[in-house]
Formats: sequence, structure tokens, C-alpha cells
Amino acid sequence: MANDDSGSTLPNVTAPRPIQKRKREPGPARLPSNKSVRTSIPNAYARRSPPRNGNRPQGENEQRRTSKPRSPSPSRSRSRSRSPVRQLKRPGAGARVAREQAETARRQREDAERANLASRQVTAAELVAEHYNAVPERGREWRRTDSQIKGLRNLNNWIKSTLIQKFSRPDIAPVDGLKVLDMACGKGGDLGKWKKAPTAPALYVGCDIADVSIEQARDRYAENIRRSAGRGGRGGGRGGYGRHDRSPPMEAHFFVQDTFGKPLSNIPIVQQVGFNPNTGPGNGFIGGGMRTGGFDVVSMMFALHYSFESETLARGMLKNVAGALKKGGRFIGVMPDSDVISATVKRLLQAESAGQTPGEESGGKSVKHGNGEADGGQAEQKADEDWDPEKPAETNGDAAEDDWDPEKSSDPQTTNGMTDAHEDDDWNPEQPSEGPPPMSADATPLANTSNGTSATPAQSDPTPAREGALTWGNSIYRISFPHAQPLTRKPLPRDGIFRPPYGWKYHYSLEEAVNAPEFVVPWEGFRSLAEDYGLELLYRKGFRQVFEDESEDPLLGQLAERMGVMSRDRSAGRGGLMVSEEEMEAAAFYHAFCFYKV
Ligand SMILES: C[S@@+](CC[C@H](N)C(=O)[O-])C[C@H]1O[C@@H](n2cnc3c(N)ncnc32)[C@H](O)[C@@H]1O
Repeated sequence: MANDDSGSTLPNVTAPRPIQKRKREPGPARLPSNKSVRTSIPNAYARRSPPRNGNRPQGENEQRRTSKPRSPSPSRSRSRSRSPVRQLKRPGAGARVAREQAETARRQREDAERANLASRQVTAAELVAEHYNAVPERGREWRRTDSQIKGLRNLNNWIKSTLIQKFSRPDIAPVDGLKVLDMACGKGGDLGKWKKAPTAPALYVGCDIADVSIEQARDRYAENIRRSAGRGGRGGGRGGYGRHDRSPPMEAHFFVQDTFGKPLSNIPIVQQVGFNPNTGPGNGFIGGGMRTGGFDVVSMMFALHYSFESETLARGMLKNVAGALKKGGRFIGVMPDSDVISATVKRLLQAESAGQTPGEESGGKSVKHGNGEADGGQAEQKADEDWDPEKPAETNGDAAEDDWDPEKSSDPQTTNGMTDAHEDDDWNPEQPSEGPPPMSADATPLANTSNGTSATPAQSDPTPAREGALTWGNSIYRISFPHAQPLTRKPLPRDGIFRPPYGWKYHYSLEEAVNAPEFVVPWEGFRSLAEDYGLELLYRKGFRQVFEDESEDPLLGQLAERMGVMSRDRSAGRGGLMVSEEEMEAAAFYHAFCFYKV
């Protein structure tokens, strides 16, 4: 999967289904014409969408209506009586038979399509699982000392913590405690962040498609419980997760589960908490949240983009999110920002048609595309490594994961400097965080952008562009889009608007972390789809903006210091920022969001 941009995993739901040609019927019985049937189809998505809840897309209903024998109205009878009866009767009966056969054939084709789609989804899901299962667990020590992207890891962790802090406030927590569902929880790296939520969860349910990751998450949790018991409950009665020493341990359950392609209602504990299978469009209403039951928060960190492979998966994901949330519950997450992608694709395509060489359009020399021309003489040492599917890859999830180590003492006396700064599980606002910020020599101040996102071209570019690909990035991350989607042959949009919003595959690689295909999540399309499932937007910010705004908050600012994002010494580096500009550029590819369940 890591090197698969052949599009072979793209289910054919992304390809418009050919409209079936039907036999002409003679005389008046021929109405409505095929043309009117075609124009009655509301949009391209409706044609591609498999029927949900037994409802067929409008166009198909139209087709079915035309094939149904009509009860003759008086006026129709009159008009028939003026027509030669024998000419109408025989072709009418024949046409009916033909229609029935055509209808049967169409249904069979649809069934086959659905079966094919289902099996291909499984394949795609399996490939994702395979990729993440293959990710080595390098350990906290490696991340702390050897990782070249410590600053980025810390920033990602802090942003996830910030979302958790902001949107799991006591006002949404019921008396029996907060219930959290982590969809695509990876190795359970966010368990420690939940411990520091304003209301520590009473129940955490983590699901992921990668079984090895789920095993690691279970081990992580069990180890923490064990150590906490060994310490006599010190460090938080909730198995070391709680902030209140006498609170009962946080109960956690982990499941191997495809959270986009399969309903979560098949998990007993999810059923027990409450799952509403009727959310989303269907029968003309949007199913609301449950008045009682349901999770208080659903979290989806660095994973939602996998669901935008197809409309079916995206809807499946939202159905699960909305179905699991209680009324008033929150859906939080982080994912790639399509505004950054759109702006960069548009700019690079314009530069390309203006005949500019890569980088010229931006005054820089780092963005390139096409046939892998050398870029400003930058070193190309990493070359094909970034495209090697065999190359062991660590996940972004790992980069994004907490560096929680149950072995580590939470005693502030035993922690210091960078070590302590990397221990956000043992967050202690009193503990100073010091250490030289990992600045690059040419680091520049943070750029202010209108929406907090940045399409800043990279500062350096040691990796080669792929043949026929539009590529940008810097020495730690790289995005690569094929000029045309392999399966659909759809070219990259010159206006930067991805329509339809599903199936736009690109390749993403991050130093030490990810090397895998992903899918664009066009923001507006996603937002309006989310509304269909009763999810209203509360918060959306690019990572740069999250940092600039939220680090002003006294508590979150302290947390940034504790997590190695900021130094207490504001004269160090760029106002104390411990994230290099290249890391910040990589981070600016993402944005954070929170929705509210109505
Ligand atoms: C980048 S990792 C993020 C892990 C974790 N949320 C974090 O922030 O550390 C992406 C995760 O999404 C999971 N994933 C991808 N597709 C999935 C699906 N259909 N169902 C469940 N998990 C999925 C992967 O297995 C992987 O663990």
C-alpha cells in the first residue's frame, strides 16, 4: 500500500455508472423519454451512490416509474381510442417483457457492482491495516533522542491535547463520567492525553483496523493499570489516567474494527452505551442524537482522510460518528487541510501552464513537479527511498502519539529538561521545560495566514519528484499528486476545487513516519456532508493558527511548555518556539476541527 498510487484500490463507486439504454416504446406509451429520465437525475453523486436504507437515487426511481404499467386515466384511454389498437397492444406487451428483462439485468448489474465494491473496500481496508501493522514501535527513548522531527511530534501531540482540553469540558460530561470513543485510535497514544482531560473519562473505547496497533494499545493500557496499582494508585486513581486520585480507574476497551466500512453497532459496549442507527439522511429526515446514552466525545485523529476514498466510506464513517454521539456530544479530530492542498495545486498548475520552472512562481526553489528535474541543486540523497514500499515506515500516528511511558516516574524531581518536556503524560505545569529549540539556521518567524493554514513552499527539497506528478514539500515531508487520477483519468483541477469530493488520491511521506497514499477531504464537501448527519461545525483552525491562538491560553501555554513545543525562555529561538520552520511547514498541512451533534 505504501507505494500504491496505481489507483487499483479505488472502488468503482468513484466511476460514474453508465446509464442503461432502454428500448424505445412505440406511440404514447413511450413517455417519458429516456432524455427526461436522464435529466431528472439530480447530480453525479446520486448516480454513483448505492441505494441507502432501501431508497433508490431519484433517477432510478424515475426509471422504475416508467417501467411500471400505468392504470389508464380517462384521458389516456381517450387518446388510445384514437390510436390503432393492434399496433399498440402487441409492441406494448413485448416492450413490457423487454422492460422487465432490462430491469432484472439492471438489478443484477447493481448487485454485482455492490458486491464488487464491498470486496474492494475490504481489500483497501486490509491494505491500510497492513501498512499500520508493519510500523515498528521504536519506543519513547528513540523518539526523545534520535527522532529528527521531535518538534513536530511534540506539536502534533500538543494540538491533540488542546482539542481534548477545549472540547471535553465538564459541562458535556454526565454524572457517571465522560464516555469517549476513539475511532482509529492507533496504538493508544492518546490514552495519556485523555487522562488530563478536564473531566477524565470513565470509559474509553478505542477502535482501529490494524490489529497489531490494537494489541499495542491494549498492552499500553494494561501496563499503566499494573504500574498504577504497583504505585498504590499514585499518579491518578483512574489507573494513572485520572487527575483525581480517588476516582475509579478509567475503563478502556479496544477493538479491531473498520470504523468506516462497518457499523459500530456490532460492538457490544458501543450498543450498551447507545448507538443510533438512524442518523443521517433517509426517509426525508435527519435522525437526531440520542437524548440519553451515546458517547460524549468521538475522536478521530489523523485518520479521517482514509474514508474519503469513496462516498460510501465517507458516509459510513459519518454514520458511525453521528450514530455513536449523544445529542450535544462533540466530534473532534485533525486531518490534512484541503485549503492548503487546493491552493498549492492551483498555484503549481498555473505556474506549469505559464511555463515556469518549478519554484519560479513562488520565488523559492523547492516546489517542483513533473519529471524529477533537480531542484536548485538540492541534494537528492533520500531519492527513491521515499517511494519504497518495502521501507520500514513509522506512522504519523506515532509521530502524533503520546510519548507516554509507564516506566517513567511522574515525580517532577526526577524529570528535567527535554526529557521532561517530552513527557506530556506526566504533565506538571510547575515543571519548567528547557532545552535549546531545534532551530534550523534559516528559520524565519511564523507566517500569519488568513485561515491559519499555509501553502508556503518548502525551504529545501532533497527528494525527487515522481514522473508525471505534482510534488511539493521540504526535507521532512512530501506530497505528490498524479496529474491524472490513475483509475478515473480525472485530471487535477486547475481551479483547485476537487469535485466530486471523493477518491482524490495522493501520496504522502513524512520523515521517520508515513509513506502511504491518502485522500483529499475537500473541506466544504465534508462540512455539508457532516450536516446531513446532524453535525454542526464549532471550530476549525489550521495547525499554525491553533498554535498562535491557543498557546496564548495560560493552561494550554503551560502545556505547550511541558510538551516541548515552547521553551519558557522566550528569548530562545523564535520567541521560545521549539519547532523548526520546516517542521511547522509540515504541521501546516493539517487542521483541527470540532463538530457538535444536534
Ligand atoms: C496516522 S494513524 C493515527 C493513529 C491515532 N489516531 C493517532 O493520532 O495517533 C491512522 C490510523 O488510522 C487507522 N485507520 C485507517 N483506516 C481505518 C479504518 N477504516 N478503520 C479504522 N481505523 C483505520 C490506521 O490503522 C491508523 O492506526
